[in-house]
Amino acid sequence: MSRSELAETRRWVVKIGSSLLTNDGKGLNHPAIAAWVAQLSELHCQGLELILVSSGAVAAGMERLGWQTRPRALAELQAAASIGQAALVQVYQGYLQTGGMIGAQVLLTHEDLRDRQRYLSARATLRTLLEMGTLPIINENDAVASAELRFGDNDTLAAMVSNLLEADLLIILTDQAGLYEADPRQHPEARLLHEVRAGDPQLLAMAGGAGSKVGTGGMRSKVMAASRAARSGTATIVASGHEADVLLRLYRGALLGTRFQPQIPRLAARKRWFVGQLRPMGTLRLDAGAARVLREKGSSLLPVGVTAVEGEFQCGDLVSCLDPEGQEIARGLINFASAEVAARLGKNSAEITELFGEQEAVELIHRDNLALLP
Ligand SMILES: Nc1ncnc2c1ncn2[C@@H]1O[C@H](COP(=O)(O)OP(=O)(O)O)[C@@H](O)[C@H]1O
Ligand SMILES: N[C@@H](CCC(=O)OP(=O)(O)O)C(=O)O
Repeated sequence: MSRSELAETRRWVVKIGSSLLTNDGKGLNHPAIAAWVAQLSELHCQGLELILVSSGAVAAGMERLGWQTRPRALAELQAAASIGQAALVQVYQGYLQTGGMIGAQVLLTHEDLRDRQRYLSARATLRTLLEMGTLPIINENDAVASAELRFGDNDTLAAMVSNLLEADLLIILTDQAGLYEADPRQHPEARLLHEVRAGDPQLLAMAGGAGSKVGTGGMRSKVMAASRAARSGTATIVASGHEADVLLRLYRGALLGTRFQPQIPRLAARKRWFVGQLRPMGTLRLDAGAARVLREKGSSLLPVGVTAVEGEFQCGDLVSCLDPEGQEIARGLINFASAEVAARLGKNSAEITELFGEQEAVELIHRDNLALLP
């Protein structure tokens, strides 16, 4: 059995856990990091958009400080993370340069993804970094995250980043080959599961907590992260980072790790997710013909069927579409800023080409980005 369709995917979030990054809690595992970065560079050359969620700040900080045991006091952990985060990114950057890639550090807190303005700002920055061909390297902003509002484990953070960027795939690399029917540290006979349904409640019962001294969430947080990622239609694979060339082999369709498949089709999940997450930044008024083809055929929205635009928005924002009676019939992610929409109102494709030259996208909202409301 293969997973050859993975080569068709476009955007991956790859999470590397503490259990892998550190030599049993004693500093960073440099050769392993070099090998993962080499794979990321290779995948980047294949045209994949990649986001790295990396743990390891506390461990790297402890190494720099010469600390042998993980501190208990939160302030000391935060201080170690601050020192270690700088070291961590330095290490990544060194190896990325070899592959000709540029890394970009992004530290996030819960608040950043809960507050709408900050959420949109993080999304815009990350999208820009991807457009620029860089590798965002994300970690929790440990220095400021308060005890109650921590992601804690980076599995949850990686799932939320997958939602934020509507990734096709979340890969969680850890120190086990995937999800076993029971914790393999306690039950060496337990079988590895290859394909499961994200959100299946039985999976949580199989997954235990962290098995290592340095890991935080254990398999439980990975199972929960997979169901969270599935909300935006993202599939998750939990696999071993010890496996040679694991990322490249997954890309080529090798049957490694456990794949958690979302239960509703990707496109439908993604639409449901952005309609639930984003607030419309503007309104388009459609003529009767455009309203009909949207409703009946699920077509893309062309400028020729739009009679008015309201509000100020940017390319990629959510806008709502009203029929001539003022009834909201759809919401979608727009391809143009409001001023550009205004300049295109009511015009057919030939008129638009004449005015603006050949366009990358003629439709205001592509049907894949258009969710019809019930
Ligand atoms: N059913 C299970 N299948 C695989 N691993 C499990 C399971 N239940 C618990 N675990 C434990 O989860 C650990 C991985 O989680 P964790 O230590 O938090 O790693 P990471 O730092 O990569 O997030 C494994 O070492 C393993 O002992
Ligand atoms: N933000 C922390 C990582 C938290 C953590 O250990 O998460 P995980 O890799 O999911 O077990 C750090 O960089 O040390």
